[in-house]
Amino acid sequence: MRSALVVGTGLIGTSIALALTRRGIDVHLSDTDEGAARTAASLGAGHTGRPAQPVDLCILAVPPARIGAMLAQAQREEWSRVYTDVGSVKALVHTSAEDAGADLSRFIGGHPLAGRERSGPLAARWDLFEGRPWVLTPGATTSRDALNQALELVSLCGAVPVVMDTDEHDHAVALISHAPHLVAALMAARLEGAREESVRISGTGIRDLTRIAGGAPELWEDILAANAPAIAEVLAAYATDLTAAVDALRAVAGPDAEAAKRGAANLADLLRRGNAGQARIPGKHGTASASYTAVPVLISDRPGELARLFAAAGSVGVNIEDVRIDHSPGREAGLVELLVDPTVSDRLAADLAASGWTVQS
Ligand SMILES: NC(=O)C1=CN([C@@H]2O[C@H](COP(=O)(O)OP(=O)(O)OC[C@H]3O[C@@H](n4cnc5c(N)ncnc54)[C@H](O)[C@@H]3O)[C@@H](O)[C@H]2O)C=CC1
Ligand SMILES: O=C(O)C(=O)Cc1ccc(O)cc1
Repeated sequence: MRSALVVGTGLIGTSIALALTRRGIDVHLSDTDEGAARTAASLGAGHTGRPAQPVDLCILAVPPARIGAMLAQAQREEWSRVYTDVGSVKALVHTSAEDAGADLSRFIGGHPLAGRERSGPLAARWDLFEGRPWVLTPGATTSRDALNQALELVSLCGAVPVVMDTDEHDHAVALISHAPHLVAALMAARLEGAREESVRISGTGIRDLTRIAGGAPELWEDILAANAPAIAEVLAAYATDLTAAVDALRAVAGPDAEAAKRGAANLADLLRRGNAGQARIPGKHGTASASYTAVPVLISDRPGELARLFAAAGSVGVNIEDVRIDHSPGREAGLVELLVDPTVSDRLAADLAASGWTVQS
């Protein structure tokens, strides 16, 4: 790939454009909001305006409901040789593109499973897709050229390609992204009218669970509407479990000793299933997060402290696989969890403590 056109220079489009530009691709940027395209260009993501000649690959990074019609228009005006998109739903993109009269042989659906709860070019990062899955949904007529260009795009962004069909994709993301987004919104919505005294003592648990609820409502309305039946199915299963949990809690607090025992057993079973499901979520580069051990270190909030900690771990030959950081507002210190291979965690903790770091047990 030598040239690309990114249409929609928000979070995802600009992140892709930054990754491609770093790898020497000539990237054109286009957005109905000219300010967004100019901002992306000023970040070094490419240059604004449509190309005079068709590019090798055009990436449609606009909200899902717009993609089908935009593909048909782009093909009529020959913006590119082949096309892909990044929409969070796939069946709707394929059917709306077909309805709009697009040539599906020159298109392959795509969806990088990486993102943030912020929108717009200023939230973009060139390494957003590093090590993340990137689903491709080739159809019956997808050309080899379209597939190859998309595979090259995924590789240039440092992501890992996963081929799926559109329905399989939409059911999977209902379970791992869309229904969780709604539940995060439900939990966060409960805080809107809550007493300040209650919200003030919130810890990292509720913050972790509700982080994605900060996403742009307009985009999420679009995503939820486009994958509604699959999301409703997952929510209905949650509802069954929730009802069972409510019954169990009431029984535990009730006067019937036998019912209380059954309720406690049901709650224990739900918690165990939760552990088992959580352990299946892949961490960095697709490995199970549970396979790392966390070494918790308290650091002061001074600039450069984190870099000093990483250097200290590096100097004793330990590879940091992942990192979690908790900065408590109003506190001078933050807790950093270094996730490392379990066989080196004790040695790392001892070496860091010996060189003056506060390692928590
Ligand atoms: N936000 C996330 O974490 C992720 C989003 N996606 C998908 O990526 C796509 C873009 O989402 P974000 O970058 O988050 O949104 P965003 O809101 O940051 O950017 C979207 C951009 O598209 C532009 N746009 C809208 N209609 C347009 C049109 N007709 N022509 C040209 N530009 C147009 C907007 O002005 C905006 O700059 C969506 O399809 C979304 O489903 C995929 C993975 C993660
Ligand atoms: O913020 C996060 O961690 C996300 O996982 C965001 C996200 C949002 C939408 C997608 O289609 C894919 C990923």
